[in-house]
Amino acid sequence: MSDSTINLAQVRRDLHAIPELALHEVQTQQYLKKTIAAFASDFLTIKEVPEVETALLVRLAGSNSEKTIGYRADIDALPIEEETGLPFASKHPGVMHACGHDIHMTVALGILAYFAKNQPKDNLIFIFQPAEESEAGGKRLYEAGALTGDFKPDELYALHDQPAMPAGQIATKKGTLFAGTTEIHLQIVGQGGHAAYPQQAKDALVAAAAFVSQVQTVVSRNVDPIHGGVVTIGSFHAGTIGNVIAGEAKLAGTIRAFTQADLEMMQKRVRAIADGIAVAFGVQMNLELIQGGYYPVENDPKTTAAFMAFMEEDPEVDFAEAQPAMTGEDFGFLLNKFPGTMFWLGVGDPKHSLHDARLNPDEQALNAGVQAMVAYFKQRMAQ
Ligand SMILES: CC(=O)N[C@@H](CCC[C@H](N)C(=O)O)C(=O)O
Repeated sequence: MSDSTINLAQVRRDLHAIPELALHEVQTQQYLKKTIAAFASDFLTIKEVPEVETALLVRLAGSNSEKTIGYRADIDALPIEEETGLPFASKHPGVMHACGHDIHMTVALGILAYFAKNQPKDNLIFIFQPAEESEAGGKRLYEAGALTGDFKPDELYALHDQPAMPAGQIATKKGTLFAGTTEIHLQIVGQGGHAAYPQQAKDALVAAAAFVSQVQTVVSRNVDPIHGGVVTIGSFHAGTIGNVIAGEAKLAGTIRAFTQADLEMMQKRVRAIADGIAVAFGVQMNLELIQGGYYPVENDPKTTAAFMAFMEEDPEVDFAEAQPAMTGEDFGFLLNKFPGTMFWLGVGDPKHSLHDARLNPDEQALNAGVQAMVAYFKQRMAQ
């Protein structure tokens, strides 16, 4: 059914080779612009957003529109050195599409290519959004007023690839799909000194170690076990050599929960623990907790019921009901503003999780994702 005019695997490989970090997606945006311009459709318009320079919005005017359907793809990559050894591996040292946003962009381009040739009944907008991994690109776009007027979606969709699922399988659920998250950034300032004279120093490394241990109690002692939650400290830097007491430590991490109320309670507990460490160790705790736009991803009941009913019934689609996941997504912010549905697309690499330097998605998922969404949008527009 899809007469996509693009070679999906080639597009994905081109994008995979040029990963860029949040808000620096310059080459990626150029590539997207060039590809979309080649669709040469007279009902297609492209919009750039001065406040979010690397974003790209595309609108296909419907032939007999009653509504505007939005589809969002995130475009940024992660600060990870790729270890796949693939011939089209990242050309950018230390940066990799290890979260599969190359897959997300390619599926979006595939859907766009189809409807650029086959005018949709309703308006379709495509949001190529920077900065999903950090810097809250979705919130930035919304606050810049980019999703207003002709670019205001009545309903909005997005996918995230999932290596643990078979390539091409689609999964989602009603209600909360992903957690809300909050980034932890902590600088601990103590007083360095000679390892032999700890009494003259304020050891930032020991204070940092105590902080890491104590925040483990937030999930084990403060969160209702039935609700679940995560506090992970993923980065810890302190000291230079074994016989010098560290005067400074820098930590980064993430807090996650399925409800905003739990997330805010956990933020308070992390702050309280930091305050306690400051007193106990005589150090300065410069703690920043940044939620940005990473609200829990709450799927809308109506669009999700329609989406699930379609995917369950379409014999071409391998559909499964999803469990909630502790991954975060700034699509949660956009779903707080517009009704819509986020779903997983399986990319069949069960040995490697998202954010693994060896992640190697199965490209068969590309066509399956495009086909399923083209079919769904066609049916949704007929209603
Ligand atoms: C799907 C995925 O992996 N998303 C990221 C989103 C990052 C949120 C934020 N920067 C944080 O770390 O809290 C994730 O790590 O889940």
